[in-house]
Amino acid sequence: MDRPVPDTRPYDAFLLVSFGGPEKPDDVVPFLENVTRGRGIPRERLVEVGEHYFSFGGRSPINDQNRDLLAVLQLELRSHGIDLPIYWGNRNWDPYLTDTLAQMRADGVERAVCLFTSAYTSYSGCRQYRENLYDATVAVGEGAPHLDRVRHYFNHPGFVAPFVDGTVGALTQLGNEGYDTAATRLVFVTHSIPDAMNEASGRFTTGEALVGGAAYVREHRDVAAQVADAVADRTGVARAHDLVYCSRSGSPHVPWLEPDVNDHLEELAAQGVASVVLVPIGFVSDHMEVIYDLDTEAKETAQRLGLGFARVPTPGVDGRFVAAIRELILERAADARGEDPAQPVVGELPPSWNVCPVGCCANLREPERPALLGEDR
Ligand SMILES: CC1=C(CCC(=O)O)c2cc3nc(cc4[nH]c(cc5[nH]c(cc1n2)c(C)c5CCC(=O)O)c(CCC(=O)O)c4C)C(CCC(=O)O)=C3C
Ligand SMILES: [Fe+2]
Repeated sequence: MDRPVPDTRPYDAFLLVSFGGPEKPDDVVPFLENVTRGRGIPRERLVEVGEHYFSFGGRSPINDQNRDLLAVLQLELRSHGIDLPIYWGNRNWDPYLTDTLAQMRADGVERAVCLFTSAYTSYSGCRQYRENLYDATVAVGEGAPHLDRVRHYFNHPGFVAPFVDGTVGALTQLGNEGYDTAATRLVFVTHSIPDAMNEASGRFTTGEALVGGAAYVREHRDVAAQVADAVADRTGVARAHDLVYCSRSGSPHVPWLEPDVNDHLEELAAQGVASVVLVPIGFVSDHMEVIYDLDTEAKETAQRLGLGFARVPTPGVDGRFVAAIRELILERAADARGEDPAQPVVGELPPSWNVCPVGCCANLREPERPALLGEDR
């Protein structure tokens, strides 16, 4: 029996938009300069982060992870009869967004749907990508493809499910190592951001009023609670859980989201907790923040404290996440055609917007900087 071919109109291409990372030692410093241009990051922090990259041979895993994701997504789309060309561009390293958009124009792409490798609402995870897409579109000039984006997918079932399985697997591993896993603490981890960036996250204007805000923390709390509940159902044990942060940067005088994961492990050990599962819900793949800040630094902290430690994988190329990307593309296409597609979510929060509302996730340093993919485009 022939299956109906899924309708991707009005899109004629898919664009994966990511962060980018260095691929050899000589790339590290220019990459860090790209990332931190105009962001007020102290020099000592840059030297320290450079060392993280050098300790892994000057190569971040993020580009290879995106190459793998694109290869698997290509198969996923083709096996569902979807013949959409796929492209990839980064904010901070080759292939740069400008080059990718120029290639898309040369290939005759007129309207593409984007997905960012960042699941949550914040300046760093959303508007900053939108600003870079604006700049790239301007750099390409006349004939640059028109772009839309899929909604934030933090609460898409296909993003959350791999964390649930991974947490059950990590508990099994700790059990095999002899820990009493009924008492294991679930420690959900994401990237710290400045408190002010969190306050502005998902905050937007309607008429004269400023509404919303703190979406970054609210979304992570929702996902953490959802994963903890699903793990309780699967294992028959409800465990305490916390949301903590890694990769703090910036000036020490500026408040960022706390507690830091390492400080939190100290606190848990002092309370008599014997083992922890780290669940990196803030990240889409096992890139440098995960393999350095969690697998290297936080793991060392746990070992020093005598805590049993297991880290859950990120969604990466998990089949459910890849299927979720396909579903998000089709959902966004249906919405663009004026239909009213189902928008599956888990947890308490509703599906996020497809088009960012006016002013949302403000750039607190350069409030006037233009961005694509919003009502204020
Ligand atoms: C929320 C968030 C995400 C998740 C959303 C998303 O995925 O986009 C994320 C991802 C990533 N961050 C990454 C790398 C870096 N982030 C930095 C700096 C910063 N990140 C911030 C926030 C976030 N970052 C912030 C508020 C800063 C301070 C400077 C500023 O206000 O803009 C710096 C500079 C050094 C330092 O300051 O630490 C580096 C090198 C990589 C690549 C990893 C690899 O190479 O494998 C990835 C995926
Ligand atoms: Fe970052």
